[in-house]
Amino acid sequence: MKRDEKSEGSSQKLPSGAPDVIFQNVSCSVRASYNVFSKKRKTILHSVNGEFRSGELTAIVGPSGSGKTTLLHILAGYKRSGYTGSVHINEVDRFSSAEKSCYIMQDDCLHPMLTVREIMTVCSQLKMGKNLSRNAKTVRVNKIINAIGLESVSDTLTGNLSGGQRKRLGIALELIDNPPIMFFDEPTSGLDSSTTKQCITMLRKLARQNRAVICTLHQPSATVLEMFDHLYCLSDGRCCYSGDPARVTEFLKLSNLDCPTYHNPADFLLEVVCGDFGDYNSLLVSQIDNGRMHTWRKIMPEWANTEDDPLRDVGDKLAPKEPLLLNIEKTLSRSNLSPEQEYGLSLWSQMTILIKRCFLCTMRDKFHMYSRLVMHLIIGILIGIFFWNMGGDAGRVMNNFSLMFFSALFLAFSALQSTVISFPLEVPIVRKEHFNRWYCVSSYYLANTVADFPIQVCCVIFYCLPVYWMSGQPIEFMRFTRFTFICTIVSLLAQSIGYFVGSCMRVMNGVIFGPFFIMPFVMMSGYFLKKKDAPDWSKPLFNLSYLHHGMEGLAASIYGYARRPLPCISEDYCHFTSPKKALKELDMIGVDYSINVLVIVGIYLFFKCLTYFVIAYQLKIKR
Ligand SMILES: Nc1ncnc2c1ncn2[C@@H]1O[C@H](COP(=O)(O)OP(=O)(O)OP(=O)(O)O)[C@@H](O)[C@H]1O
Repeated sequence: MKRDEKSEGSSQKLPSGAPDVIFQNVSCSVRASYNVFSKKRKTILHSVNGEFRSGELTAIVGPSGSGKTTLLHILAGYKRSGYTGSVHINEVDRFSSAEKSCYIMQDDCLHPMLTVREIMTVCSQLKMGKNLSRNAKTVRVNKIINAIGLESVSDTLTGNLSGGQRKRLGIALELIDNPPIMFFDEPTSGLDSSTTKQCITMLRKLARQNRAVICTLHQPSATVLEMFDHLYCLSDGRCCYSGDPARVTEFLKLSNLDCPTYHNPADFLLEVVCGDFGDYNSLLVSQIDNGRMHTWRKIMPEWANTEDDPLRDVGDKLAPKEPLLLNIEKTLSRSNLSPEQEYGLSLWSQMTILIKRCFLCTMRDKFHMYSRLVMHLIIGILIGIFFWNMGGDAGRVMNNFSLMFFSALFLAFSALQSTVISFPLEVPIVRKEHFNRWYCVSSYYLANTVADFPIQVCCVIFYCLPVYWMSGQPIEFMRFTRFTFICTIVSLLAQSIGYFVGSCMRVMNGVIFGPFFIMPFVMMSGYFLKKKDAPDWSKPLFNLSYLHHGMEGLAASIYGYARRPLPCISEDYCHFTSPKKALKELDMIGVDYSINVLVIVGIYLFFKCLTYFVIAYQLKIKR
């Protein structure tokens, strides 16, 4: 159904091509109880309807828990399942529409280690891809930075920006590809009244450039409210008002509700829907036909798409002086991409940009990077001191096995725990960027894997160098390389398990469950309990223990490859002068180093793939 046929009260036409968001009979319910035996469901939205038009600034208001965020998530496409009803953009289903929208969440989700200009540049490279030349992208980034009033902080790290600047940066990032529909979840939360006005002024200007700008708001002041073109009020999952903010009082009067003079109409409306004056909700819902009625809508005046907006100076005192010069330019907008063409760049190009960004963030976060390296070096030196010169002594063979076991365990544990803690912190940023079509999951995942690889390898080398040399292992390049290689793949495997755990659960649960992925494998490492002595049923499990293969690989590197008999230095009699005998003691005679490597790499790839699917599921489906 076309807007003009539907709208009873508004007859003006917006320029063609500008998208409207139209939703009908949207209902959403969730499980009311997490008791496994209870099938009770709670309805958050009850068949709500509405029309959010381009060129208009819409505020979704309502008491806490009324369903504002849920509705916004559904309209923005952030919630893809678990609701019924239809959401159309210009008569095309929301998910089939070529009109791209963006969703700016309440939490800014910015990489704290990038400057405003850097993050804008990365975003423009990812979003605009080959649509623009390098110079044109720089011009566009500068234009948006100036227009949004961030030029004075363009070289400041985003982690050091004020709340208002962070909000503006969040908007600036999404403006790069000029989305025709913009959703904001509480864009003014945490801002003072003057910054709130600046922010709403900016959103109003964006709307005036033929965008549909829709935001949820908490208790807007009367001044802020009059800057909106459309007020959509929800109460208990139903629409209680949809229309011109200036006509709220008139609307409520129909139900004999008189807004006291000098009272903020929005406050009065919220007080009414909260039941402060009795139960008027059903009456209001039927009066507005649960959002279907458009007679209360504002008739957009002639100045609506010009610079003559009488409210354009409200909040401008501290706001950007220049008007936003971001009119919809079809050639620069991604609206002309087909729905299948989700991204502006190929996977490979996205990956290259993301790897550079990851490197930059890692290099900037010097404390984190150096602490990882120094921690491995210090532990390596400490172990070297404790196991000083034991590697070449036949009387200290069992101690040397302890050193190998400790090395594998330490490297696995440190890689796993640091990832379990750090990865979940990155997920909200990735979720926001992926949702707003900066990049696909695969390019992020591959870039993340590649970017952290050199640091992790350096950490292992920083550990292995002092340990190997100080503990007196044979100074042979081949043995050192094999020893370090096994240590590296064990730590990379543990890191990949860390990503898996971090992607599945919150930090706190990850810290609890993390050791679960190490300790059973410790038992099956062959160090405490030899495989030959283990119960028959458990023997196949030893083949799956990466620590068992790690131990075998380390033992083979040190005592395998026809190592000469060991001198007996610290004892009068040494049982293990023959390296073969030493290997036999741990049931590791005849182990094949390459099999160990293959198994560890296989388990590593298994966890990498598993994590990819979990992340893809989390980002795409479980919203
Ligand atoms: N996944 C969920 N499981 C259970 N209840 C949910 C879920 N999502 C939302 N709810 C419930 O649905 C109701 C509406 O939530 P929503 O976040 O949409 O409200 P809101 O109007 O945005 O509230 P606020 O203004 O406080 O942010 C709340 O009562 C909330 O507890």
